[in-house]
Amino acid sequence: MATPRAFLDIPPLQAAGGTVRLPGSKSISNRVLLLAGLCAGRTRVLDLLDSDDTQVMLDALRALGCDIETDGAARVVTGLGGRLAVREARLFLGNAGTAMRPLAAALALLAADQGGRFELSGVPRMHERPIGDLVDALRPLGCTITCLANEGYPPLRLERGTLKLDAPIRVRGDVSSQFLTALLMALPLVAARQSITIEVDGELISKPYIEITLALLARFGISVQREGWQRFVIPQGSAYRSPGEIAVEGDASSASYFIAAGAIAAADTPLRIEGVGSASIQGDIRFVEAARAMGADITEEANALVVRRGAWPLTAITLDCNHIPDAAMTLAAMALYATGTTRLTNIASWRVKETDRIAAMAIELRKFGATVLEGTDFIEVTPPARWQAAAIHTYDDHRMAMCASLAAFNPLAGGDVPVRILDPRCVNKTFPAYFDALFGVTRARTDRVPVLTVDGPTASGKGTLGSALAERLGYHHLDSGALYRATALAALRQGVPAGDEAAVAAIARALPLRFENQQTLLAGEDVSDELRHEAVGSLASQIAALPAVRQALVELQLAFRRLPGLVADGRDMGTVIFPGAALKVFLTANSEQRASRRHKQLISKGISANIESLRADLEARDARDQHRSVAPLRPAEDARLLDNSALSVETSVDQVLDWWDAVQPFGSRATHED
Ligand SMILES: Nc1ncnc2c1ncn2[C@@H]1O[C@H](COP(=O)(O)OP(=O)(O)O)[C@@H](O)[C@H]1O
Ligand SMILES: Nc1ccn([C@H]2C[C@H](O)[C@@H](COP(=O)(O)OP(=O)(O)O)O2)c(=O)n1
Repeated sequence: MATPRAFLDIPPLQAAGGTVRLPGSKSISNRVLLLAGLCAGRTRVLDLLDSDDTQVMLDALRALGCDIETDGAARVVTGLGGRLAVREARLFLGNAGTAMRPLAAALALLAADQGGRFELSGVPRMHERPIGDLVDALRPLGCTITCLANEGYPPLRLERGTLKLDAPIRVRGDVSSQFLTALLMALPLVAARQSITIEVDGELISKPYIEITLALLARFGISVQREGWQRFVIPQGSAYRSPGEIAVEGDASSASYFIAAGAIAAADTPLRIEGVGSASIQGDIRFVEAARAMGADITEEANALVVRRGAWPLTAITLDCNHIPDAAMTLAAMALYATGTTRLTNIASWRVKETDRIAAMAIELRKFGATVLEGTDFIEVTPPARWQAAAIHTYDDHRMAMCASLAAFNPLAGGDVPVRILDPRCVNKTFPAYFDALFGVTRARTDRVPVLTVDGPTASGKGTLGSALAERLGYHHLDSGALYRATALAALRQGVPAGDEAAVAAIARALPLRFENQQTLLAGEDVSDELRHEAVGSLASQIAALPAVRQALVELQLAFRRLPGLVADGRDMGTVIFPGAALKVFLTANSEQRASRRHKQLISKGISANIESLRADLEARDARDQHRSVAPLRPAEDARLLDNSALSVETSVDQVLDWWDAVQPFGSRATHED
C-alpha cells in the first residue's frame, strides 16, 4: 500500500492566470443530498462535489436505505419519502459537520416518531466538536438522545420518543448556524399536522448559510416563513417535493483561493474562475467585496469571475467577517501581501471548526515571518519583513492547506522561498483536485521547479524508485528510458533500421507519446508492456547512442519540468538533461541481482526469459551505455551513489527522501506532524 503523502513542497510562484473550474459547493452538495434522501421519489443531482464529506453523506444515505445510482455525471437519489426504511443503523460520519448535524436532527425526529435506534459517530476531532445546542433543542420535542461519551458531543444514540411540537422550538444561534440549518431541514418531516416555529436565542451567526438552507428548502417544496433572523415558521402541511433535477453551484469558499491568487499574481493574464458568479446563492460569494477592498480587480458574470491584480501591494483592511466565516480565512493569507496590518473580527466560530482555526492560523502564518496577534474572536496579520521557508501544519483542515499555499507567491513580495504543506491530502474534504487546479493556473521560474534525478544501469530499479519518489513527493515522473524505447518500437514497426540516424531522429522528434493513468500510449495505443520486451530495450540502447536521436528528445524531456516538481530517471538525467537538479542519485546493483530482478519482472508479465542470457545482455548493454560518445552512462560529479543490491524498494525510497529533505530549506523535522 502506498504510504500517504506526508507533505507537498510548492516552489516559489511568480504569476497566476488562465481558467479554473471549481468543484461543486460542499454546503450545497450535502444539503441537496440530504433533502433528496428525505423526500419522495427520484432526484437527479448534477455537478455534485466528489469529496470526503459528500462521500460520508452518500454512505449514510445508502445505509439508511436510499437508492443512489450514477447516471453519467449525475447522481440519482431515490428518497425515503419521510418513512424510515431501516430502523437501526450505525453511521460513521468522519469529520463532516454538514452530515453530522442535519442527520442527527432528522434521525432524532424519525426515530422518536417511527421507532428506531441510530448511532452517529465520527473521527476523534468530530467528538470534540460541540453539538449540545442541537441536542438541547431536540430533547424538549420528545426526542431521546444519548451522548455516548461526553454530554454535548458526538457520538450520539437516537431512539424512540414521543413528539410534542406545539411550543416554539428554541435553538442557540451564536455558536454555529449548522444547528438551525439542521432543524430547518429536519422539521418538515413532522410538519404534516401542525406548523412548527423555531426561535433563535442570541445573535444568529453565519446568516448566509441559513440563506442557502432556505433557498434549497424552497427548491424542495418547503417555504419557510422568516421573521427577521429570530423566528422561522414551517407551515402546517409542509412536505418535501423533489425538484426532479438540481444542479450544484461551484463552491464559493473554494473560489476564494483563486480570487486571492488573481489579486496577488494575475498581473499579466487574468484568472477566470468558472462555477460561481453574481447569480450565486452562497454567502461566501461576498468574499468578492472583501477581496476588492484589499485591491483585487474582479469582473462578475452570472456564473464566473474574472480576477486581475488591481492595487499592489494589497491594501490592509479591518473587517467584521461574520458574513463570510470560511472564506475569511483566505483574507488572512492575503494579508501577507498587504501594506500594514489586516484585522479580521467576529470570527469566534473559527475556534470550533475542523480545528481551532484562529490559533492554527496564528501559529502557521508566524512561521513565514508574519506578525500575528490573536484574540478570542479576532486575528491581526502584518506581513513578514523577511520571508522564511516554512513547513505548515494543516491540522486535518483543508482550508489551512489551501490558505497556506497562497504564501508561495512570496517572490512577488520580496521573498524567494518554497512552502511545505504537511498532510496535503486534507484538501480531499472539499477540493480533492485543489493542487492540480492551482498548478494549472500558476507559473514559477523554470529553474525554481525542483528536479530530482535517478540515473543508473539497466534493471537497477530506477523506474521503480523514480515512480515511488514521484508519488511520495506529489511530483511528475519522467521515465526517459520509455522515450528511447518508444522511439525504438516505432522504428521497428516502421521498418527503419537502427543505422539510419536521420530517419530514427525524425521518428523521435515527432513521437506521438503520452503518459496517462500508469499507461504509456503511442499514437493512442497502450504499449506499456510491449516497451518492456528485450528486443525493444536492446534496440533502444543502440539508437540511444545516436547523437541526433538524443538531441531530438531533449525538448520533450525538458517539458516534463512542471509545477510542482519532477523526478526524472534514465542514464543522463543528472549529467546532461537536468544538470542543475537539486538532488542526483546514481543507482546501481550488481549484475546478478539485476538479471534476477529483470527475469522476475518479465516472467510476471508473461514474457519468457532466460536468466543467463539476460545477464549477458545487460552487461553488454551497460558496456554500450557507458562507452558511447554522447551522454555516456556515468554518475554526475555531484551525484549520491546508492547500491541497492541488498536494499528493499522501501528502504531505497526512504534513503533518497532523507537526502532530498537534507537539501530543502525547511529543517530536519519538517516532514513530521508534531
Ligand atoms: N531494491 C530495489 N529497488 C528497485 N527495484 C527493485 C529492488 N528490488 C527489486 N526490484 C525490482 O527490480 C525490477 C527492475 O526495476 P526497474 O525499476 O524496472 O529498473 P530500471 O528502471 O532501472 O530498468 C522491478 O521489478 C523491481 O520491482
Ligand atoms: N536517459 C536515458 C534513458 C534511457 N536511455 C537508453 C539506454 C537504455 O538502454 C534504453 C532503455 O532505457 P530504460 O531505462 O527503459 O532501460 P532499462 O529498463 O534500464 O533497461 O534507453 C538513454 O540512453 N538515456
